[in-house]
Amino acid sequence: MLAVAQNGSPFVTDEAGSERLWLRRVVLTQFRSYERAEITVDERPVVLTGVNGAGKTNLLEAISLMTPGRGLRGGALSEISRIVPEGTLFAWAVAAEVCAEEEIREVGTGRDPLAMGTGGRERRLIKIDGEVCKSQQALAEVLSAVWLTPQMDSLLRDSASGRRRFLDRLVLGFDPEHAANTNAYEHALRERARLLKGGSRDLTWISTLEDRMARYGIAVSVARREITEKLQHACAETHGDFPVAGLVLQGAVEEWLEDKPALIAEEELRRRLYESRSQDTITGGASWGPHKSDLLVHHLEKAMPAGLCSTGEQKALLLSIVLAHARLVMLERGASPLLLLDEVVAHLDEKRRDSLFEEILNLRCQAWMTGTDADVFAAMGDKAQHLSVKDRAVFSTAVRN
Ligand SMILES: Nc1ncnc2c1ncn2[C@@H]1O[C@H](COP(=O)(O)OP(=O)(O)OP(=O)(O)O)[C@@H](O)[C@H]1O
Repeated sequence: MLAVAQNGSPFVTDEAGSERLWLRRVVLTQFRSYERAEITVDERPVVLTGVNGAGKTNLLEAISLMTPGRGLRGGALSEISRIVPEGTLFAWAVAAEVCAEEEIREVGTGRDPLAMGTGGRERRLIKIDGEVCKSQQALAEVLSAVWLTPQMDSLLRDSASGRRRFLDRLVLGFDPEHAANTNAYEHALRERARLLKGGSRDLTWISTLEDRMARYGIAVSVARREITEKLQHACAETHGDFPVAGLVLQGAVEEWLEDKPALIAEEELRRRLYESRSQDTITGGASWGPHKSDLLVHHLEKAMPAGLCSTGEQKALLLSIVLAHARLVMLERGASPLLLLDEVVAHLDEKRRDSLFEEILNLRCQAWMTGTDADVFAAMGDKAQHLSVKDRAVFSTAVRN
């Protein structure tokens, strides 16, 4: 079991003052295309290559589920269970050994078999060091991971909700409580909307929900604002061949927080929610709150909104933000998060690809990268471990230099 350092961080510092957070072993059971797969790796970056449909993204998804939330595909728990011709018969599970220097923690998660097929709500079970955990927040205290997938290619030009989710994942790298705060806020928002829509006269309960929305909502905004500001500074220090991203969190709540203390902003949100009950009854949702905010991203050098940049430039901007975040987490918490980079290299020209590899090696982070062409990763040589995914199994491959 891992010793917790004095500052509350789960990371342990070695004599040289450097730290690493990495997975040593990952076991998948009845997980999407895998009946069972076991991967043992060391702390170096991991390259997974294989043909389309081999199961590379499934592996990254399994790792992403070791953190709070619904993983990098955001799918339902039931859809993850391996589909066999007879139907979906099994509960899926993922287990991993998480290392921070000499310390190892055992993390496991999966679909609760007792809640399967009962018509009730699907449940996810979480175990850390053999103990069942009640909330997903416990995962954030052990492991931090950030991902980029091909589905996120349009993140910078699509709706604000994807960018908020992306920002929330970045905040989690610093503040494990953020997951609980966003969940509590969204839960209160949904419940209030349901009561208003149903014409409920339970005004006390509606007020209680608005009070929760105000408290958790402001906590969410404060954390998002703080990390956006820090990230903005970290982005200015962008290394290598990546563009510098400009970041601004925009929304009414953020404007209040600009010149008001959090308690006053909380009061303001509570009042606005109360006053917008009639309107929210008609429109659904809530007219005010951090779910209305947006993370605006600019390509600073081109002075252009990211949404208007080319596909490759948008990808480079996202990578630049993710790498700045990893540098910041390393500085503040002592070790970089895991980076799960699904097919990101394919979009990069050779210079940017080399910059990415260099940055990953400098960060000493365990980046998990996928691709169909092993040669693209040859430049990493034996500084990375190269695995091939084939026939629903994972094999070591010879290092190509
Ligand atoms: N619940 C499930 N049960 C069984 N198989 C599944 C399930 N969900 C997805 N699959 C299958 O898993 C396979 C591997 O998918 P995955 O996305 O990991 O491939 P990949 O190696 O990343 O491919 P690509 O290079 O095309 O992105 C797909 O053929 C898909 O149909």
